[in-house]
Amino acid sequence: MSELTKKLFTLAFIREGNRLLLGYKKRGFGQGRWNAFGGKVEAGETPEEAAVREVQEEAGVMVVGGVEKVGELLFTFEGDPTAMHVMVFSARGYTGTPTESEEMKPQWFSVDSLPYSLMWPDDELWYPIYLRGGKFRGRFHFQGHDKILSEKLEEVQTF
Ligand SMILES: Cc1cc(-c2ccco2)c2oc(N)nc2c1
Repeated sequence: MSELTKKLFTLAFIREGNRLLLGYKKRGFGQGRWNAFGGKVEAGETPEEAAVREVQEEAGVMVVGGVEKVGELLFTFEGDPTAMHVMVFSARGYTGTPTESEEMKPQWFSVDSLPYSLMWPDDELWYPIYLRGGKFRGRFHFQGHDKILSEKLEEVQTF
């Protein structure tokens, strides 16, 4: 891992029973795909603080009761030395109404009909673990942004 430079990111889910709030990325990295809310962990903040901040910025709702860590993902890209170390969280609660931002258009989806064809290709591999309350650790090596060359995914009991 020494030749790779790893940057820390968060993804945070807002879940209400069998509905999941996702955001349509309107610009920038991941544009045109539905994803959980997240972004870079800035200097001086913990991943949990970053997750709460990104939910507020991107979905316009406030997290209540903090976030629970549910997964860790490592994304690498063929021919590119940067790696994305993504901490995945689930909010224990939220307040407010999801609101479109410059970055994201939020929308509720039934967990039984998620738009996987409009999401990152790794999602259909690890979402099922998250959706049944499991915790996971996975790494995905991409060619570009659409093709996964190799992957390793495991369910874990604790972090
Ligand atoms: C390569 C990659 C990156 C991200 C990402 C962007 C910001 C935070 O994570 C993903 O998110 C998902 N679900 N798959 C992803 C693949």
